Amino acid sequence: MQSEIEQPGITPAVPRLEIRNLVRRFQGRAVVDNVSLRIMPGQVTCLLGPSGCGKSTTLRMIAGVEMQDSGEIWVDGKLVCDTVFRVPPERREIGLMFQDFALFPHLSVAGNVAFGLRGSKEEKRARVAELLDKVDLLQFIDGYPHQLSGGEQQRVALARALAPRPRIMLMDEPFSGLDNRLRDGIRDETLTLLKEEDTAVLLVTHEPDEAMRMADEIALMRDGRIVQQGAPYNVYTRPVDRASVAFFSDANVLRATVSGALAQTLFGQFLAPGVPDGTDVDIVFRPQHVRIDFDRAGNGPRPTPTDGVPARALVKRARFMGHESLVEFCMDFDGSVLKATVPNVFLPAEGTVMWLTVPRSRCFVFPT
Ligand SMILES: Nc1ncnc2c1ncn2[C@@H]1O[C@H](COP(=O)(O)OP(=O)(O)OP(=O)(O)O)[C@@H](O)[C@H]1O
Repeated sequence: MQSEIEQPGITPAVPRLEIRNLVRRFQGRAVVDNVSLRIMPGQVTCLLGPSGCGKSTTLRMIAGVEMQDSGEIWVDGKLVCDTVFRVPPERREIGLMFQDFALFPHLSVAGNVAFGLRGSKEEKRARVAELLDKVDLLQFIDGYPHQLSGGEQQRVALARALAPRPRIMLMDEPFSGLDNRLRDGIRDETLTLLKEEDTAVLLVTHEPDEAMRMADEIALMRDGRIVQQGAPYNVYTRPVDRASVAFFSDANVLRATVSGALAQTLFGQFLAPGVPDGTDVDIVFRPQHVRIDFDRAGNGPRPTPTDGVPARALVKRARFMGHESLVEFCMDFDGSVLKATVPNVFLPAEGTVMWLTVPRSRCFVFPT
């Protein structure tokens, strides 16, 4: 068991859910490969990654419906499952919410929410009313699922999952069946409710926006492994590799070869400390960080150590995207195409000469 450093007067925080080195193989392939996570009460962690990277399999092992090949699952400091010992799913006090949640059509809204509850009739009714009030559906307590909209049904499903006060809530793409208009509101309501109930939440999603909106912590998963974990801001601003940048947004990439710890590009030199001579690197930056300047009598802005050297470009195409404009540039230097986004409306004509710079603080240098 992992040791906690104990100090007098300080009780070490015990995670509500901890998974250690979980591995699951199918036909010899590790689809979950040594995954570890710790989630505190009231914390929302998003397991974020592309389709097929092993997110649902991880969730299914925690729920107890899939058995790991190795690794351990702990809840509130107690072992729930390793390869020898196993608490059955129904005794794990874990709530589940999936995309294809199904309410029982023959049960009333109250009957659905009370389904997993124990206790006297009065106690059950009180808990059902408390939760329906929280999801703003108390007026439908005696209604039936078919009388509710998709969003309302989703909120009943949430109330049902939370009714037995699960210590942990596992959610697998729970909002993907809803239309965009409903989704944001339900996400926010769900988050408020989960926080009020002090539940530890593991939410699986392949949508970066959803993870950024919901998560206290993001665990970025790829090919069965967690490649990066941390607060959304840190995961977004300090990506570990090119694919991690590209997972969250469009990315521009310059390829260069390192010489004397420097990579020479059309935007001047980039520092590549510790990278051996002759190594190819990708210099990656997001379109919103490209700085655009107008041509001033054949010149761009002066080079600076923080912004590097400006590069001349011609506008290839500009499109209005709603809250921003996307401009594609054809670079004079080598004909490569770079993308820049600008808030609001910026639609220069095709062929307009402009100068681009990329602030060094916004660029990531990754050996290929
Ligand atoms: N029972 C199984 N037998 C064989 N392969 C499986 C089984 N379950 C999952 N896999 C494979 O394991 C990999 C991970 O699947 P998983 O459902 O965990 O991914 P995911 O990240 O949740 O994807 P999605 O977002 O598409 O649901 C996939 O390649 C899948 O085909």
